[in-house]
Amino acid sequence: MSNPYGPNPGDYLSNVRSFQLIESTLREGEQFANAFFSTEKKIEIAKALDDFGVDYIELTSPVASEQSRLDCEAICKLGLKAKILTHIRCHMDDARVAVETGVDGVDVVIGTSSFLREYSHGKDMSYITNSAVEVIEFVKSKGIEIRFSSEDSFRSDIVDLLNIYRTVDKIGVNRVGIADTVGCANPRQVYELVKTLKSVVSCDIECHFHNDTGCAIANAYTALEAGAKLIDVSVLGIGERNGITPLGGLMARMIAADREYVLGKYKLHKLRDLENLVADAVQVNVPFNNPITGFCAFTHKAGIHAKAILANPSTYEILNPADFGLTRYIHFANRLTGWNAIKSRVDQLNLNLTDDQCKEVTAKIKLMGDIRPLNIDDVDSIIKDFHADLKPSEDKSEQSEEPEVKKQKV
Ligand SMILES: CC(=O)SCCNC(=O)CCNC(=O)[C@H](O)C(C)(C)COP(=O)(O)OP(=O)(O)OC[C@H]1O[C@@H](n2cnc3c(N)ncnc32)[C@H](O)[C@@H]1OP(=O)(O)O
Ligand SMILES: O=C(O)CCC(=O)C(=O)O
Ligand SMILES: [Zn+2]
Repeated sequence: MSNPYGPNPGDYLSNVRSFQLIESTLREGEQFANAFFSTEKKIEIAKALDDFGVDYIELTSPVASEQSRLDCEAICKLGLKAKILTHIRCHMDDARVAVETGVDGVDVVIGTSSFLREYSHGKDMSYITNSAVEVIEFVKSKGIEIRFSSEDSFRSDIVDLLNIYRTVDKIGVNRVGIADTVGCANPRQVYELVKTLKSVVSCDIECHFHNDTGCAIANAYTALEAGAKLIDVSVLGIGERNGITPLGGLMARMIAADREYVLGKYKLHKLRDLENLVADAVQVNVPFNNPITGFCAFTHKAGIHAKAILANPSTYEILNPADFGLTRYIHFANRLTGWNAIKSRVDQLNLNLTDDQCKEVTAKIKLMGDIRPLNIDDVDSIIKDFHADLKPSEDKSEQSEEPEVKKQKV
């Protein structure tokens, strides 16, 4: 049966089943307000990303600082499976430094929107195009991969964009990138732009989405549906302002679409450690509502949910926690609980209560839950007291099918 959450089989543009990741924790992520990565920390993160299985690791520009250049060289020497990229301005001064670092590829970017042309670098489209051609040909001449990206693509003139992408495609750029630098794009706009670009270039398309308006994961998925091949991510989404498409969130979206592909390619059981590593490094907590690893991502609370989850987890879970080395949890210590959840706790406590007795004790738990927040100990005490107070004739264990055995034990 085809997966209803995967790509439509007739969607011939889609790369949902063949996408790649450009992991930018060590570039975009370094632009996160709290980030300072020592060389040792960068190496630890790069190794963890490589072990997770990302396709590319993007590093801060080597012209940002002398230590950034040295770190770039050090990471290139690690011999990782992932290809190492560095990210530079569209300028020969940057390109000359980048190609000497030992990287496998260079990501070049320049703003094409009127905002950035006027207030950032001050160059017009013909100057930008000439610089792009010069930088691309130079990097290619060194036998290194080269990607050209327009910054602020969604606020750029579509004719300008298509013209420059067509030009760089013709001279053999490896990839072109679209960047939603200010997080303004919505999925329909993403679909339209990627699909249009796909009809103009023959090279791969990479996409970069900021999350200012909360669309970064949805935009990434839609870009893949429209034919983009590569998505920029960072661990926990860290980056400028509130960041970009998060690695874990995108994994959640993609595993729902194509479990086999994602499980075959990425070590998802390493995600939690990877996120904790980066969270510690930049001194934040993993958000409570983080996809997959948020503390309650697989916790079920309301009685209606708990009953169905106990019968079949697919009732209220689109993701299987076991795929990420995690477990689900039924939160029964609260007034929204139901007798099915409490019966499951009774069983865990190895007590025997009839269904009616479970319903009775559930009512007591709810009464207490109306007065104050409960914890597991509270509920266990209510259950145990209830059980202890049963008259022998009411105690289900006294009426069990094996009275002989019980008598012998006594
Ligand atoms: C959207 C993004 O995230 S793009 C990536 C952002 N990454 C970074 O900025 C990396 C860290 N940056 C740095 O270390 C510094 O900004 C440097 C080393 C790159 C440049 O530093 P400075 O020379 O002091 O310039 P400053 O940062 O003040 O201004 C940016 C300069 O780059 C130019 N510029 C900006 N974008 C581009 C571009 N894509 N291509 C070419 N030149 C550009 C600007 O015109 C400006 O040059 P100017 O000083 O001649 O006016
Ligand atoms: O190089 C790119 O494609 C993206 C650069 C960037 O970080 C952005 O535009 O937000
Ligand atoms: Zn960015």
